Amino acid sequence: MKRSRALTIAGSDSGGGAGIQADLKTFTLLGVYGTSVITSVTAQNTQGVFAIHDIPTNVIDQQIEAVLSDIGTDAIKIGMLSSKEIVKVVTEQLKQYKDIPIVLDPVMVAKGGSPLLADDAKEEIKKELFSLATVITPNIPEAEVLTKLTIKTVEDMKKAAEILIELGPQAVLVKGGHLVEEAVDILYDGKHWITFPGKRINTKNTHGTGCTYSSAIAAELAKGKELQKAIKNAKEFIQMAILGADELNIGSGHGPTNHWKYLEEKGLEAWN
Ligand SMILES: Nc1ncnc2c1ncn2[C@@H]1O[C@H](COP(=O)(O)OP(=O)(O)OP(=O)(O)O)[C@@H](O)[C@H]1O
Ligand SMILES: Cc1ncc(COP(=O)(O)O)c(N)n1
Repeated sequence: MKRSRALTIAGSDSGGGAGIQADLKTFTLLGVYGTSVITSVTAQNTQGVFAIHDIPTNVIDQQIEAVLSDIGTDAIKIGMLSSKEIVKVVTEQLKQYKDIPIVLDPVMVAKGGSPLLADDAKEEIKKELFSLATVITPNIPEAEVLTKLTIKTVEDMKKAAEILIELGPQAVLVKGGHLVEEAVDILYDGKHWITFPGKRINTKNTHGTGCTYSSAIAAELAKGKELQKAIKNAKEFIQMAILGADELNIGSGHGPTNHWKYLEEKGLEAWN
């Protein structure tokens, strides 16, 4: 059976819950052939981040070249880009592939509070990379840094989306995982507002939710779904993964979500 392809450009999480590892699991469980470009290697587990080693930019460049010149891809997910130099090399490469949908997760800080992105890289991402994205997926703290707003309500999330759309992405998805009540996400394309509601699940095991969600959106886009439908399916995927997280019970800190849950519930329909 022919499979759609998705590429993740992100950091490695040795604990397997976030980053490249979460992305490849998500691609596989959604029936998509995954490739990867590793930007940084982190020594990480459910308790925190203990070391970060950035991959030399020429090696990042060659990984992108190796994947796209031979295998190709139907969608790209971008996660951790820790330095300005890494943002530059990724931007330069992706400028050549304007027809491929790009989901850009502007990862800034790990669950435990460790920074994953240098300050000058934030400006570079805003200035150079946002305009290449089909959709950007900031969480509330990221949207606050990017817009300098304080975000406490859905109305505040909408104000942030209005500012972020001006930076050039085709759409902005502000994720409400950090809201107090509902885990609602808001999509804005400059004209239309779409709300993706989600019940808040009470668990400490949410390591990698943002990575898993953005790679699920990329997988669904790779299969040819429209953005709205891709997000709807990805939201269902992440909700189930969070719901099943306590069953996995990995590590003693913030454990990973349960990537298998969606396939378990949906059967092979998950691959369509
Ligand atoms: N406790 C929860 N219950 C239900 N849904 C949640 C919960 N936490 C996050 N989500 C959902 O998970 C998705 C990822 O959102 P979140 O805001 O957690 O991203 P993130 O903070 O970037 O993740 P990460 O911290 O892993 O990088 C969103 O759809 C969000 O609404
Ligand atoms: C390599 C890498 N990329 C992204 C995250 C963010 O995920 P989380 O906020 O759940 O820790 C992470 N921890 N590690």
